[in-house]
Parts: sequence; structure tokens; C-alpha cells
Amino acid sequence: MTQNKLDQWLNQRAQEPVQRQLLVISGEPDWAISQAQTVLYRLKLTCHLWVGEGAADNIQANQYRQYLGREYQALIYNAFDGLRASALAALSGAVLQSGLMILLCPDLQEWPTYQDPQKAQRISYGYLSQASHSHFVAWLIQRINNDPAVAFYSKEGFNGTNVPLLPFSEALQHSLSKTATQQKAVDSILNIVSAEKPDALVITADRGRGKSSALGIASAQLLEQGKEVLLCAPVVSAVEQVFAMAKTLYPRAEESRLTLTGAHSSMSFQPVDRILAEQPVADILLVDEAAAIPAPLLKALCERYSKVVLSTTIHGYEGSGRGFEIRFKPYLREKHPNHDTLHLLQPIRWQQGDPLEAFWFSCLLMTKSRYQQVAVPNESISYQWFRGKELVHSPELLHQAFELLVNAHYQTTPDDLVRILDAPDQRLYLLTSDGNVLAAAQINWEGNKALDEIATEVVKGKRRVKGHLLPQRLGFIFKDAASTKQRYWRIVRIAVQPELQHQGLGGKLLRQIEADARDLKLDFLGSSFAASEDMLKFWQKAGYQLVHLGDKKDASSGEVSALVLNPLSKKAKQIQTRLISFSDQLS
Ligand SMILES: CC(=O)SCCNC(=O)CCNC(=O)[C@H](O)C(C)(C)COP(=O)(O)OP(=O)(O)OC[C@H]1O[C@@H](n2cnc3c(N)ncnc32)[C@H](O)[C@@H]1OP(=O)(O)O
Repeated sequence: MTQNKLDQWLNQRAQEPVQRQLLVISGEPDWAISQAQTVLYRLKLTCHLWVGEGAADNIQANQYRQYLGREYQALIYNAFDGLRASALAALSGAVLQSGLMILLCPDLQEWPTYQDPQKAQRISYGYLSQASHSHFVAWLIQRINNDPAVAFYSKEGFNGTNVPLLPFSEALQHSLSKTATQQKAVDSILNIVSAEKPDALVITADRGRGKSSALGIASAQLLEQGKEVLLCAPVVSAVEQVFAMAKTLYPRAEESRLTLTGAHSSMSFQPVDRILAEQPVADILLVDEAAAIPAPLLKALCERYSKVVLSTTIHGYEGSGRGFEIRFKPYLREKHPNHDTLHLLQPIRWQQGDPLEAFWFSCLLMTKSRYQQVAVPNESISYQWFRGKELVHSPELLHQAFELLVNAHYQTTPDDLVRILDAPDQRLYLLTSDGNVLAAAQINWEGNKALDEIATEVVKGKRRVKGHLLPQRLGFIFKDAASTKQRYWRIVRIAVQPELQHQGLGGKLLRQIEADARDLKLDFLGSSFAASEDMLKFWQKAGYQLVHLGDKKDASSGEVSALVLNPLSKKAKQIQTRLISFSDQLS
């Protein structure tokens, strides 16, 4: 019977290609691998990428960045080798229209406690306990069970899909064809260069909307016209696709590392700090992933270049990226009142409402939450903290909190969602009002017995244990083994809804956290972050003292890292005084 249903489903898919879909194959590893091979064979999906064990030319999940921008009829992800959320999200975008993503996993009952090799490694670091139950896996299973478009296959049965999938239209087959808005983006970029006046364009888009390709297509045409294109982004990997597209369309260009040179033109990548220091001449500056660059640096870039395109990825279908809007838009309105804004909505390689994209966007909380902007009277605010197991049962709060962290801290990735849900030493603190998350802070417990035993080696830089940043950095910087042996809470991230900032909510949340930390008799509260003047003021006002400033500027933030501490015990106060006097001697 099961076999019949699977056969039927395979025959249907083989006869009439439909939208992209997730197929979950759950059971013993060898059985799941062999079933996936049968599906590939029956559907003639020869162009596929296999992640984890199961094929001769397989890749490992942590290599996923190398495969971005490539296209496959099928992606097979073997979760028996471990789950990497960022790889799942990114690689699902490599599946072509009408293709399949196949997820191989243990029996659903056993999956949350299944010890894959990555989990075993984290247990050996002391970072996870033996009996670790993955709340992220529990969350993923909930989604698999509740999404009618997911096909599920185990020895007990096969369930195709409970929703009709749209046949895939021929018109969408050309991955290099442009959508109307993408064409508009290309035209607008070219217009900016040919215009006489200074001009700016803001492009926002979700993943898979062809934003990077639009920048690449425009760059190729500008190279053809003999123009100088300057490209920057917070990280080099963000512009690989821009280069790849420009090179495809303008193959006559000579390529050396991060520079394409035409007959009388060039397109080159430079980090933000270098552009600001050297101010290379260019006809246009393209800033990709602009939301990840701090507003003061973006302003400095816009001051120096009169023709600028700021493009940024937003997570979710609409509406997010508000942090960027709120921080930067007022400046842009003043400086470039005629600037244009374009939002690329239509996916390039698949149809709007694609079931595979919808599944991962929803599972990894990359959609817009139901947060409603509220004017907050003080008395209606409540304060709660959660561990992973509670968050799985409070999906709306988790969604809002994660959305807030993603918007405020651009580098927040789907892997952070897994950390929030699974790391046993994390807490998520929230200020809420009427079911709306106003502020969130991610806390990590740091310093434990294992670290006490190796403190002298940590101080010498010979040992490091994952997950204990503060005690190890302090011990190493100040050659102070006692500081490595204390118990800390590190505030990994804190964020307040953009429209509610500067109303005391961030300070309020820190005070609540401090009260709990005192109850638990911890020694220190602390944090490490990019040291802008504003940010230091915020921490100092909350009672934290700057104990160390890094000496290397981060290329994207343009700031050095700061380490702040708030001593809670008598012993901690003495240690902090010692660290600060040592710091004074050094400076
Ligand atoms: C480890 C980390 O996560 S560091 C990164 C922190 N997070 C972010 O950068 C995300 C974006 N920013 C935010 O979410 C918020 O602005 C936070 C979390 C930094 C601060 O929360 P807020 O609620 O805005 O701060 P709050 O109103 O409690 O400010 C308290 C004091 O800090 C200082 N302060 C806070 N923000 C600023 C600022 N941008 N400039 C100068 N001073 C500031 C002020 O002294 C303020 O007191 P005042 O209002 O009496 O002048």
C-alpha cells in the first residue's frame, strides 16, 4: 500500500513537474539513503547535490557557502550527519523550480535525542549534556507534521501532499531571465550613472530575488560602457555572486582577485574602511548588504560618493529591515531627497508562494511576525525568561524575539535560532506587552568546573573551550587565572524595537537580568560588542565598566571590540579592580 502511494506520487511528479517540495524520509540511515537514491533514479534527478553521507561526490554541511548561487534538480540533506540550519536555509535556495529537497532523518520519535557526530563533538567539549534533547529538532518536527505541502515517507507509510501543487510554468525555466523589477533595478542603476546630479537608490530584497544578480548585470553593462564601478560589502563572500554574474555577462574582462578589468574600466571590491581611507575614484559605488554596515560609516560613504546604490537583504516577505529604515532613511531623505527605493518581491527561480521556500522561511522564522507596534504605558510591561524547551511551546514570542534580534543584529543567522533553542546554557529574556515583544536579550552562562581545571593553560593560550568567551578572554588578556574561574552571564545580544529605543527599555531589561544574576549568586555580568561611543554610554549607564578595548578595527563595523563587566560579588569587585589597574598600566 505504502509502496503504491509512493509509486503514484513518483509517477505524477515524473509526468507533470510541479512546484518545489520537501520530501522527508525517516527511518534507519541505510534504508533512508537507499530510498532517496530510488527517488532520484525514478524522477531522473541526475543533477543533484548530496550533503552528508550517501553519495561518492557528497559535500559536508559546513561547505555550503561554496555552493550558493548554483542550481540543482535535487538537494539531499542527510541529517544523520547533523543539522546546520544556515546550510538548510541557504541550500534550499539552490533547488531549481520543480525540483525536490530530500531530508533524511531518524525515526521522528528518536530524532530529538539522536546523537549525530556534531552533537557527540559538542558533548565531548562539555557544551552539551549527554541526555541532550534538541528542541530545534522538536520544532522542526512540529513544522514537518503541520505543513500540508511536505511529503513524508517512513516504513509506516507515505503521505504525498495534502495541497494541490501548481504545475510549473515554462516561462520560469530560464534562470538568467530577469523579472520586471529586477530589470527596473538594473535600469535605475544605469540611470544613476548617466544622470548629471548626485543620486541614490535603495534596493531591498529577500533571498533568491536576484538582488546580487541585478548588481552584477548592471556592473557588466557599466564595464561595457567604460565606467569605474566600486563595490563594497561587510564581508567579501556577500559579493561573490555579483562578480560571478558580471563575469558571465562580460567575459572579456580580465579577472584578478576581486577586480574585473575591462578595456577602459574596472569593477573592484574594497572593504569599507579602505574606501573611506583611500577614496578611490569611481562612477558609482555599490554597497551590498548595506544594513550590516553601521549607519555612521554608511553616511560617510554617501558623503564621499555622489552616486550610490545601497542594497540589502531583508528576511521575510515584507516589512522587516525596519532597523535599517529607521536608522538610515531620515539621513537619506535629507541628503538625497529624490532617492528611489525598489523592493524585489518576485522570486527569480521559482514561483511566488513556493512551498519549499515557505517551509524554511516559516521554520527558521524568516517571515514577518505578528508584532504590533505599541505605545507602551510602563505598567503593562511584563518580564519573562525562557529556555529552549519553553520557547518551542511559545512560537509567537519566539518568532517576534528572533525577528527583533535579526533586525537589530544583522549577523544573526538561522544557526542562532538553533543556539537559542538548544544550547543548555542560554536564556532568552523578554520584555513584553500584550503579547508583543518589546525588547529581547540573549544570555549565555559562562565559566564552569571544566574551565577551573584548565585555567592556567587558558591563561597561557594553550587551551580553549567553546562557549566561554568572557572567562577565557579575560584570563588570556590579563594573564589572570582567577578571572577564568568565576561564574558569568554574558549578554550575547540585546535589542529594543526600533521605535521604542531611548525610552529606558534596554536599561530596564538589564536591571531585571542583574536582579536574577544576583539571586543566582553569579560573580559577573558582562558583554563584548563593537565599541561605538553610543553603545559604551548605554552599558556604562547601566553600571558596566569598560575593561578592555581590542586593537584591531573590524572591517565592517569600523569599530574595535569592547569588553564590559559588571561585578556582582565581593571577590568579583576585587578582580575587576585588578584587571582595570592592569589595563591602565598597559595603556
Ligand atoms: C551585546 C550587544 O548586543 S551590543 C548591541 C546592542 N544592541 C543594538 O545595537 C541594537 C540596536 N539598539 C537597541 O536595540 C537599543 O538602542 C539598545 C539595546 C542599545 C539600548 O536600549 P534603549 O532602550 O534604547 O536604551 P535606554 O533607553 O534604556 O538607554 C539608557 C541610556 O543608555 C544611553 N544610550 C542608549 N542608547 C544610546 C545611544 N544610541 N546614544 C547615546 N546614548 C545612548 C543613554 O545614556 C540612555 O539614557 P538616557 O535616555 O537617560 O540618555
